[in-house]
Amino acid sequence: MDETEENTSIDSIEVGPASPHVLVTPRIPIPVMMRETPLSTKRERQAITPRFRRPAPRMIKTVPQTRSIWAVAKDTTPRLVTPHGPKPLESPKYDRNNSQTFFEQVFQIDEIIGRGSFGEVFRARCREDSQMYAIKVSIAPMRQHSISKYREAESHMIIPPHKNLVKFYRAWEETDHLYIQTELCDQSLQQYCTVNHALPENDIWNIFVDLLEAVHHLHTNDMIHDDIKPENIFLTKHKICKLGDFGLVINLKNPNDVKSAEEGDSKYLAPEVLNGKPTFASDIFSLGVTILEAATDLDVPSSGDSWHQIRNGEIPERFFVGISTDLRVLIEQMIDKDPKKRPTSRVLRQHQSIRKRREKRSWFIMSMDLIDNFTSFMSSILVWCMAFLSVVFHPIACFSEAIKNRRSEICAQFVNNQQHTPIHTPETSKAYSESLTGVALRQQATAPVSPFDFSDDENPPHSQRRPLTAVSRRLNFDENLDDDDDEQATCSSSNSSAIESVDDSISPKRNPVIPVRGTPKSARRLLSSYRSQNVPPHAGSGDGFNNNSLREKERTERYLRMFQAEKHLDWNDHSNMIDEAPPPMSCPPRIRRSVRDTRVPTLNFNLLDEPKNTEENVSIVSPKNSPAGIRQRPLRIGGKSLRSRLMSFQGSSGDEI
Ligand SMILES: Nc1ncnc2c1ncn2[C@@H]1O[C@H](COP(=O)(O)OP(=O)(O)OP(=O)(O)O)[C@@H](O)[C@H]1O
Ligand SMILES: [Mg+2]
Repeated sequence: MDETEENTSIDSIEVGPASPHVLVTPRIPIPVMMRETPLSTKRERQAITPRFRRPAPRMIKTVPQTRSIWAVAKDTTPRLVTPHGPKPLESPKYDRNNSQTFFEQVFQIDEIIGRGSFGEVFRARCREDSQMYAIKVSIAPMRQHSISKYREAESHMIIPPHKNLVKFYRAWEETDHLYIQTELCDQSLQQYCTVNHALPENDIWNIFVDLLEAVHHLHTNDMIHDDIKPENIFLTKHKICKLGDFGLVINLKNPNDVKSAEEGDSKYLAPEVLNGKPTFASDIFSLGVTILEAATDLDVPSSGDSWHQIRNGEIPERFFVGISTDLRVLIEQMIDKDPKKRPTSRVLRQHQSIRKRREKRSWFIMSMDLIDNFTSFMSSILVWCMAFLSVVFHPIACFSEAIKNRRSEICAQFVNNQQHTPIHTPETSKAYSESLTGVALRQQATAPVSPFDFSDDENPPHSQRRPLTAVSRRLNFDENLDDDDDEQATCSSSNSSAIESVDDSISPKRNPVIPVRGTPKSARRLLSSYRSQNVPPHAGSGDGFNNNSLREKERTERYLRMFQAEKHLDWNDHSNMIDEAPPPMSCPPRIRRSVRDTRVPTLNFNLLDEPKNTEENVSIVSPKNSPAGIRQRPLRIGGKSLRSRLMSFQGSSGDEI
């Protein structure tokens, strides 16, 4: 039959011939577009619904409660919830005089991980043991004399711990809010199913077995969960399922609980609960719908025809494609409309498909627990070992550090006592030579201090350096100085300009200071500052030419004196050490010039092999003979290269030649 026709026949009232006088207004058929949507999977729903929808605004109370206005001196101290009534809550991390709450003081709050109708759930690290926990905080302030105010906390405390129930640690009340500290899980089953949709059958069986164990544990302890649904089922990092949220748990031994029993989520609600009280069977129904949703990715309706359709067992065949008969039969039995026909948790546990998996699962959970415990035990041992090692080695480290410091102090003293060769710059050279001749001492009083410090890493720090005597002169930053005889034009610092420091009295033809391009900025600045001080060109040089000639003479003498001393020096006898600083330059110009002009004998390695052949082996080369010229003639003796012979003779690399 056509769908429209069927609808028309259902919605219109047939007026029979037996009552022709009764006037009944015929009902208008419901258009197709307004009819209840058929059952669909969550994936299909997601495809047709917009992804981002603005959430409904939360209700905000604009008027404070009358009770809170008149409340006088409310007790705001935190109180631990125990089965025997509230007790003061203590913690080494909690300070009563601090204005922050117990939760803020004792926990390091990470983020909100979930929100429910009862409260917000935070992930937080406890400062007492550095472990992560889930802390559920009630949103609305609790009514002082409400019977069910501690219901969830009390349920947690009454139910004996089980591996498939969320572990409870403690609950406390502070400023009319209830805080419940539980084990932190990875995610809820709802979150897991939303991401993965229809799960593989093996995973479904594992979830089923875990939840059945949890429900059986509750039922054997005369407890009804009353709110079994994917949002209240949590997965650990090993994908072990744990049942949580005991907000609606009914303790059958407590008449108050039975009296105040509430309905759970309508999506998972057994039909008989609409007109009655929750039972064990209603828990089995909710578990059946949860497993059905996880296995088929069914978008479970909360009301309407499709809600009844599920309760009537009219689930389209397409949802069970790829699901084993065993699983399907069990699901269908669990969501039977008649609660008496539903299997109990005990019967379900004895089902062959579940029995064989139960044992495997409990081994898996046990092994994972063992691994977790072992890992945390090892990590705590590691921490203790580290602490022990740090206690043992800290004094040793301090001692060695002290020795190191002492050694460097001694070295620093030794270095301070040493005479340092000034850096070979024109400035320092002149200053050094002047210090030897005593000219600088006389200049010191009148002349400004040389602003240049061409220090580099090889030289001691400025404070330790022998003070450069005040040298006042005109500075020339001309980089094009070409007088290689004049050693003062050579600057040791690579980034500094050559400084013309030759006294005007020696080379009067030299130009006064002209800064050229390429002069460092800092140098130019200093130059201008010198200019502004109006330093006269000869300021400080006093003796002029006479001094220079004296210096030159002195240096030459000194160089020769040291040369002689070195010749007769016994290097092993330290008393013979020359107690005299070397001249600042390697060689005074006069000696250097004389050396350049002479003919210096150079080594001919043929001597090593053929000492008799003196004519060939000793050759005198003039300084103009380039070394390249010598190398152009390959020396071969007896078919073997000189290089290889020398290498074998010297026992070293041929590069040393
Ligand atoms: N122990 C936990 N580990 C990880 N996440 C959790 C934990 N407890 C709660 N959550 C998260 O917080 C959400 C709400 O928690 P819970 O169901 O306990 O609050 P509720 O207010 O009682 O919710 P409702 O009454 O609506 O079911 C859960 O869906 C879950 O995402
Ligand atoms: Mg919940």
